[in-house]
Amino acid sequence: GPLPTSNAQSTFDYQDDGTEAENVDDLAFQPLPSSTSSSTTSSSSGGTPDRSTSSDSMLRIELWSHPFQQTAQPQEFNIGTFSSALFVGMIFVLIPVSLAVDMVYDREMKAKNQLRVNGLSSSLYLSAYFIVLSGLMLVICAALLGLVFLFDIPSFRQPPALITLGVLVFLYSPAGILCSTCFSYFFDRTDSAQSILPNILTFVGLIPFILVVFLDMLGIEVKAALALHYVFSLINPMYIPYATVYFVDRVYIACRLSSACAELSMAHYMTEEVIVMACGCLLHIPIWAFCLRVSDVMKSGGRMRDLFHRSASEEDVMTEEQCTGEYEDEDVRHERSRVFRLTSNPQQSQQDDTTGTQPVVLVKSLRKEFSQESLCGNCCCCADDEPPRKKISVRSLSIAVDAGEVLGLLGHNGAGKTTTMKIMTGETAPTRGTVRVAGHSITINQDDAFKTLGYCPQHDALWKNVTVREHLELYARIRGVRGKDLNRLISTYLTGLHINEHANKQTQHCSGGTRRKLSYAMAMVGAPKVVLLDEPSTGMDPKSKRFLWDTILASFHGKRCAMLTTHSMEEADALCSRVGIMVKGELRCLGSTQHLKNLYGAGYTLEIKLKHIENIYSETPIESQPSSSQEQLQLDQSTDHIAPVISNCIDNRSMALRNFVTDLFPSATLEESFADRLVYSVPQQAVSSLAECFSRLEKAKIELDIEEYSFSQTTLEQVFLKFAHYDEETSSVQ
Ligand SMILES: Nc1ncnc2c1ncn2[C@@H]1O[C@H](COP(=O)(O)OP(=O)(O)OP(=O)(O)O)[C@@H](O)[C@H]1O
Repeated sequence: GPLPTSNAQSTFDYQDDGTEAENVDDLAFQPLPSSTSSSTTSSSSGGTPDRSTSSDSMLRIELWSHPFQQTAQPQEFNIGTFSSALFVGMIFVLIPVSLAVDMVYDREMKAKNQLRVNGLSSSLYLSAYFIVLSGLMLVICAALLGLVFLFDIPSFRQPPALITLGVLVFLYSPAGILCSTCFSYFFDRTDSAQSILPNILTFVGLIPFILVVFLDMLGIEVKAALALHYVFSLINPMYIPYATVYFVDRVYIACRLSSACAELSMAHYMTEEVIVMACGCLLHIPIWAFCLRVSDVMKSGGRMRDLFHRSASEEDVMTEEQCTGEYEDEDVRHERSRVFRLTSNPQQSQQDDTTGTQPVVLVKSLRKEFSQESLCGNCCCCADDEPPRKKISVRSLSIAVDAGEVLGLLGHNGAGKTTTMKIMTGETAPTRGTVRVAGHSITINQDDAFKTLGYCPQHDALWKNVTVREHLELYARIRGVRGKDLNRLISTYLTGLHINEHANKQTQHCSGGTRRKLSYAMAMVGAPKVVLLDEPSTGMDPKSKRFLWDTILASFHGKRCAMLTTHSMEEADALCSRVGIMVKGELRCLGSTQHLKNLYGAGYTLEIKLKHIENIYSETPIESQPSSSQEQLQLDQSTDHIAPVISNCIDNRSMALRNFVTDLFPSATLEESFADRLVYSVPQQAVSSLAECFSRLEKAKIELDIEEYSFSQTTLEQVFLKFAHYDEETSSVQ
């Protein structure tokens, strides 16, 4: 029969005729060596109770209220049990914690988000992690139990004790993993998680355990101890490893000290405490799995209600008029109207739309504000009386990307390009607005939206101890590439990007350029429908950049499309069918590069550089140059006097040049004048014949001492710089 537990303060009633009352179990106990109870105990040998009788009609037998009270050396027993529970329990607490820290690393280097955006759903990621960690933990725990067995610890020598311990550890493992993983969501950096999390969770389990043991040892507070044991077992998984060792050990000690049982069976270990712990473990699994899901959603910027109302409608965005930007141009306004039309009545507007197809990406009234805290890094950097400051990173961005299109987002540092991409990839929650990818909302239907997405982030999200090839294999497999295609595809990217020789290197040993190439290949492999490329060519050599451009140009046809941010105007000019320039979070202009050049460029740019006076001087015949130091000295003295003359000469040459340009292009405006260099912008209509322009410039080159000149169409860079100037102007106004 089961051993009565100390906490239960088990009492058994015997009839004076020696027959046991109805509620008496078949027990096997010796008389207690010392007891607070005055009652007589029954003794037994071989597991049969020796039922004592007394003169009382009802003999109250208090078997043992606590082992502490049964031994001549109580401290020895308690310290032994307590310390073994402490150390073994601590190990069992630390195993899941150290495994869970890995997830912080995944979040810190954005690998988790990268996997999610590239099609691996959060639940699949968490389930895979949970299975792997639980498997690992079980192996480690099995090894530990083996060690316990090998060390021949008396209380765990018996198979029933080991089995009970094993079963409880087996049940605790998933609960421990889930709980530690949940706590790991408080950390964003692996270092802090590694140093703080084990301490927190050790104490979270240890403090309740000490409390229970303390009350338990007192003997008089056993009911309170049992009650607390119930509570902690049911709410705190980290308490269970300590309690497991303690209560399993105690069964043995109780048996040995009281000499109550010759051999312990499984039934002896089925004490109330053990059963509560087993139930607690089973209860913790769904509870902590739910907490983990909530933590994950909240950490990725989601909302609690998204977890429950999957079919909820998207948050209402502002009206079209409310979203109008302060400085936006006609094209941006037109694009906004198109987005609002497409979202309010998709079928009708699809027919009306010039492209005739539904855009693959629809961004509607996207806005992102960062709070004061995130700007300051702490909440104490601003005075109390100051109103809360907000940084608006993206202002009511509405944009549609059609199939077959590569849309470029340009802007100076801090313009809001990366924030836009981060919202689109679910890394940051929008303050307002909606994003739809391939018809799926990224807030409501995120998993479906991300199945169509490939993302090359600005900062490489790579595991340092995984090889280049393994990264590519993983992402290709996530996108459903199998068999021979897998190797062929990987080889194409490795060869094209010239990283074949690094294929089997861990990424921690790769150069920045190689890692960048790998990030790009990871976004493209498996041909996702929509690819977001955040400055993909940064750090690449020209040859690899060429491959990148070629693959982009070849890839986005038919139903596929891409969004690209870059600081290279050359790249935007070469790859993008449309370009939008963002300034301070606001989309200022949108259109094809030629359209923007026509609209914002000055038509042509004339850049002229005059010869230096010294160069003219050095071109004078050799016989007229000074031959001796005496002559040089005389010349130096004479140049002092002729300095004003030279300055006069420069002014005259410059004036002559300006007159020439005004004569050639009357409507030209001088943009820059520095030393001998003049830059003019020439309106398109001022040029009637390019041939005539060039012939007159060639003539002037000789007559006006022009060293070199260039006459070119306005570049995208010049358009971009124009917007940068606007930015400076608005900053100074603000
Ligand atoms: N987590 C954050 N907390 C506070 N402000 C932020 C945060 N992330 C971005 N910002 C601010 O939002 C603005 C836009 O940043 P973003 O990274 O989107 O610019 P960007 O156009 O991508 O610049 P770059 O070309 O340098 O990558 C910046 O002023 C930045 O300081």
